[in-house]
Amino acid sequence: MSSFQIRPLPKYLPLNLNYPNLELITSSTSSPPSPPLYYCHNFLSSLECDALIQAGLEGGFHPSPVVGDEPEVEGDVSALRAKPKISNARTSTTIYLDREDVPSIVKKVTELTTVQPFQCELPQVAQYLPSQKYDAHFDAFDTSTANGQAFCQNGGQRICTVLIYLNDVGRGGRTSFPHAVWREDLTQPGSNMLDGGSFTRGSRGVSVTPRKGGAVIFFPSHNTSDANGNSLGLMLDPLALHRAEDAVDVKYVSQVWIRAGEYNGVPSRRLKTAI
Ligand SMILES: O=C(O)CCC(=O)C(=O)O
Ligand SMILES: [Fe+2]
Repeated sequence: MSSFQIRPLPKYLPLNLNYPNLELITSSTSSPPSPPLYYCHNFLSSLECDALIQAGLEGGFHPSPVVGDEPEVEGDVSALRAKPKISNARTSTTIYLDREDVPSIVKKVTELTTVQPFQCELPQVAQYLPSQKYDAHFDAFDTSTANGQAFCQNGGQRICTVLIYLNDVGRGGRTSFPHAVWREDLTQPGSNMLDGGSFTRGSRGVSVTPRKGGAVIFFPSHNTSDANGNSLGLMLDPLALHRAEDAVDVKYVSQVWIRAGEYNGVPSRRLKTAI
């Protein structure tokens, strides 16, 4: 058994704000509030991106699962096994890597997010061929359902997503966050920090164009309290809703979902040489 204690979080998982090229891109003063979105320009090197794509292509991608929304079993949650499902809401294909096979990437993710490596789900590489997409979803589990509670049994709630773009995507495939509000004091595009990213902003809503090596970091759940200030724990944040728009050009991403506790998973492929 691990002796890892889940540390009490402030509202959101605190990031390492000194991490190079990390920038908050959403407003912290808007009303109604924006979910916080961070962007890290050049988070992975071009070589790391190419190696991840190559690992996926050599290993063979499989349909990407979703975490089911509906409770499948009423009653005893401990008897329930979390069952990822294939859904036409998510039509990309995915490969799951072992954390030990991508040490430099796990190191970057843990340095940026201040978590332990075992809190990271298995790093994925996902491929979107033309017209493939991931419809609007939250990443976090709805812990009011038996299914959501079952997913939390291995690793707890998802507290942060690090979504890394592995190639430049000219057309389609943007990641859009309909509730996000752009930070007014950032010029867009063009500030030094952001010149590797490309963003579209509406009065409400931010879309990120995939740029090779760039990463978007956001918080699918946060610590929540009731009206009396009593903690309700890590609840899915509805404002973190997002989707991958239909790909037009082929798109590759690597997602690392971060848990509140220790996650154990089985990779779909081991690499002969670590990336
Ligand atoms: O590919 C994207 O742009 C978004 C992917 C995503 O939201 C996810 O994998 O959870
Ligand atoms: Fe997502």
